[in-house]
Amino acid sequence: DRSSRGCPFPPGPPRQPLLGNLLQIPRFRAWHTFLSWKHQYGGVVYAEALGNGILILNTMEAVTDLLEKRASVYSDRPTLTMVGELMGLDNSMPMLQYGAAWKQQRKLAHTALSPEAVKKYHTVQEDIVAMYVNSLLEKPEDFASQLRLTAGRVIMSVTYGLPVQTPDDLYITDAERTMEMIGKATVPGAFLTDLIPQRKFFFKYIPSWIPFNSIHKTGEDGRRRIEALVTRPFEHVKRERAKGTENPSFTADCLDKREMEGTDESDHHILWAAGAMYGGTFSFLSLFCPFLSTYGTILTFILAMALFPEVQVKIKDEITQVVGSGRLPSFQDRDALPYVNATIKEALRWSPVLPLGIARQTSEADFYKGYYIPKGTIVLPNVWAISKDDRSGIPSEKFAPERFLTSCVKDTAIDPYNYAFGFGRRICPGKHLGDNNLFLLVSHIMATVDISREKDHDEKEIPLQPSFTAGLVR
Ligand code: HEM
Repeated sequence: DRSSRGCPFPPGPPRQPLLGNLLQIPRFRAWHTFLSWKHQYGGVVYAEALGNGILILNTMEAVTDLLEKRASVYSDRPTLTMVGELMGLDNSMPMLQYGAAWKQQRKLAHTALSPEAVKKYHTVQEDIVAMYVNSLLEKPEDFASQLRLTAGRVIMSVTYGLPVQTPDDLYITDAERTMEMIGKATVPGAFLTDLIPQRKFFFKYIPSWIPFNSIHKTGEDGRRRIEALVTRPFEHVKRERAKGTENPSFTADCLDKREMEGTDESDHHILWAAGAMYGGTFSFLSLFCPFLSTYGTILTFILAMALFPEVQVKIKDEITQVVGSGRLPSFQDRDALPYVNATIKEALRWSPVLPLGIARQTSEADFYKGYYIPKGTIVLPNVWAISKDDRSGIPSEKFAPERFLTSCVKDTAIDPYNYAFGFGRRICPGKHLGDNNLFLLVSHIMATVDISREKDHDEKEIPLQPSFTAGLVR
């Protein structure tokens, strides 16, 4: 092949004709297979499915070299036929291609979600998390469903300034219903198949009169629901703003900025930039990010506390020493709580919520270390492999915040803030807000309740067998 200048593809498992490695890539928990490929083929692995290249980046070095240093080639997203094109979610930031529309939405998000800007949400976040710990005291058995609602409430208040109490929950349940519908519209677990462009051909061009094919209808229904979903709260902010009664929010900030600078930003951009945070919470591949990643990380933390009681004791000791027991921890205490901060890192590392990050696609052909990477290759940062990090000397299966503390180990583990929130130009714009959520949730939960395994009639602990979801969000 002339365009490859005679360079081979990066190493990878042997391919079958036509199918490539399709049958070797499991539908569920593909990251385990990819990790074993790392041991066999190295940091950069090339596979193929139905003629489409898939590049798996297993090390921090490869991720930095490609996704960060060569951002102009590695910042596109693959197109997802059903949720993207047919349902219209390709208007929303996480799925937009690297180009003018993405840049415009991204700029809005950067300004509105900068470390400085998110400070104005501290109080509302503290109120929402305080409501959560209150619900833990009243109905501990609802810890998971209430946590989901809590993560959703933060997003709703920040994006639209909707009041914390009840009416916004309606928007959350609405989003969840839509999410469920989209979940059903796509083949469960077959995310890699959905990434493979052949399906685009298959889905998009099957004429809708074929009786067993409801794809077009599902796509159309989805598009209508998603548009209604992101338009309703947006119109609400505009109405409140006209009356002068709006709460601070991402959407209000964007509208203010537009007015002040007299730019010609269309409603469409603002609506979808906000939609990436709210509407964007409910799709299939990339869009799980905003509230499911907070929810997933904290569920992981709760599980770890039940499995590793000795860590829990240390967190509680630190909080008692620094904060006392008369009030809840606040953002002002954060710097004085190194063990709590290390625990948050460990929750992001021990079982990453997005084990394969959010997929990218090459916009041009590239060469790396003498290997050829074709244009249109799907690129998966294997966060799962990167997080298996025992360079501190502590085995990576163990939940041990100590691995991040120079006072405890000689070589600290790689800082998960460098990989859990993504990379380069498409790094999570909600990182600071998300991190604030994690701090408040971890510190407030530890300040108020004890987490332990369930006990049987004889007060004996029932062994805990954790299970994880196997989709893209773990
Ligand atoms: C624990 C919390 C969170 C984690 C672990 C997380 C993780 C991630 C990751 C891994 C990506 C992919 C970046 C890449 O392609 O390299 C991402 C993208 C994104 N996240 Fe988050 N996220 C979190 C919270 C949030 C929050 C709270 C928001 C919104 C306020 C948010 C909004 C987004 C958006 C809009 C994108 C797409 C960016 C783009 O494609 O340009 N995330 N996130």
